[in-house]
Amino acid sequence: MGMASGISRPVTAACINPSSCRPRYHRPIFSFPQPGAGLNLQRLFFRSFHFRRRLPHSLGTSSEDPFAQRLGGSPSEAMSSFSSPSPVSYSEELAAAKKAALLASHLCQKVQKSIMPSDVQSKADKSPVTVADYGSQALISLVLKMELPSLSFSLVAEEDSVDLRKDVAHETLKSITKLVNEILSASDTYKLSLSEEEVLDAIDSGKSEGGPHGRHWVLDPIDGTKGFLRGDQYAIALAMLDEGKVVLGVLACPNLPLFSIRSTCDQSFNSEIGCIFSACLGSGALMESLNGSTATKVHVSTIEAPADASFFESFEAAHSMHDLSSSIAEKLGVRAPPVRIDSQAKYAAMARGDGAIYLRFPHKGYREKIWDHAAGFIVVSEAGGVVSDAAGNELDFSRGRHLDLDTGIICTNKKLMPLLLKAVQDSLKEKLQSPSTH
Ligand SMILES: Nc1ncnc2c1ncn2[C@@H]1O[C@H](COP(=O)(O)O)[C@@H](OP(=O)(O)O)[C@H]1O
Ligand SMILES: [Mg+2]
Repeated sequence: MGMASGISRPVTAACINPSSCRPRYHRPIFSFPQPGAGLNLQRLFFRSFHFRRRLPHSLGTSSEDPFAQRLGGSPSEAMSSFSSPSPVSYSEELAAAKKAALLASHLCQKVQKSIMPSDVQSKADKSPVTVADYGSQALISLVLKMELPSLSFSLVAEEDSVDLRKDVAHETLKSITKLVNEILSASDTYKLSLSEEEVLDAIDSGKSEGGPHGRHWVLDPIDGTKGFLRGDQYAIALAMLDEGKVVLGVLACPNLPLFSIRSTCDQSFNSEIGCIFSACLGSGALMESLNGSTATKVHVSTIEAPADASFFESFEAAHSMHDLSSSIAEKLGVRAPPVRIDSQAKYAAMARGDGAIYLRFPHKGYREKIWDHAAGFIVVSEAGGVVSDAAGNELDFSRGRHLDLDTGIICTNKKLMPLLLKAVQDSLKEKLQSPSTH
């Protein structure tokens, strides 16, 4: 058909894979937080018994304060103009989330560099899980608790420790514990060493059911484990829900080039890899390099003509129906081949305009998990994009660990969304009517 048969073959991880384009680890892409930037256990003990006063939003820095920006004045001017309650600030939570995701990125990079068959297991649903998935989850849960001590901590995360508690997994548990402790001790910030039992407990603090009330962290410690194992794209995806809404998100993408992923092979052969995207409700989306460059604001593509658009989809055909995406692309008149990469790195690349459309259509029966979309959702939304289900409804993250959808997820800019929705509806109708689906 037009698009698929068309212009060129899909752009896949084989092209985008940093290992195939350039030396993958050509320079250190991580810098640890400065000593003293975090907490030691003594401080943690102190802080856990002293509730911190939450700063009103308008006391944040003016550059990241939409409240002040809207008024065109300084934060204090903004404060004095309003006597109504200030919007809630999530700046401390966002800073903690970034710290946690950075440390987890470092752990994942270390594992990906020299992964061994013994580092990989198969879960009950046959999907792979590695020591890095477990280590990343343990580390993030621990750092969030240390940075934000409070009486309530709720984490909805992908992994649990059931398989690790079996006798046969003891060597694996030892490796994970060693990894986590190595990262912690190299950080200069968290001077502690965990026992195996503490690592298991940290992993298991991700069992929350989430829901419409209160605050819940949402974590995919490695999104795109299959990509991670191939040496391709993956992401550490961390978000926070407040009263059922995603209010902040961080996407660390250790293999994503700092420049457009689509130009990696052509122009930016030596471009640095490793980005971290972050977003807070109402404050826009930012990108910085994992080695700590200045943050820059990102925006989704402003393309209005579908013919000029390109689209992202899963690398794995088992995760999304490539035939359906290509039918949608053909209806829209998209000429570029699909860009197939793993993980929420797709949302990250969308957020900075590397492509204009992201299509995800799981096969029948698959239930989407909130950790596969929460961070990507807020990063793209704050970058000016729209994420919806295939009927145009907003995603609802308040219903527990799953998103209740039965079609798919689509994402683009505001201008293209009506056209995209129409093409999606038409293609889905055709698919339903096609003899092969009966
Ligand atoms: N049959 C399926 N259909 C759709 N998504 C699936 C799937 N099996 C696994 N996934 C999810 O797809 C995620 C990867 O997304 P992508 O295809 O965009 O790379 C996986 O995340 P994990 O790697 O964290 O398990 C997993 O949650
Ligand atoms: Mg995962």
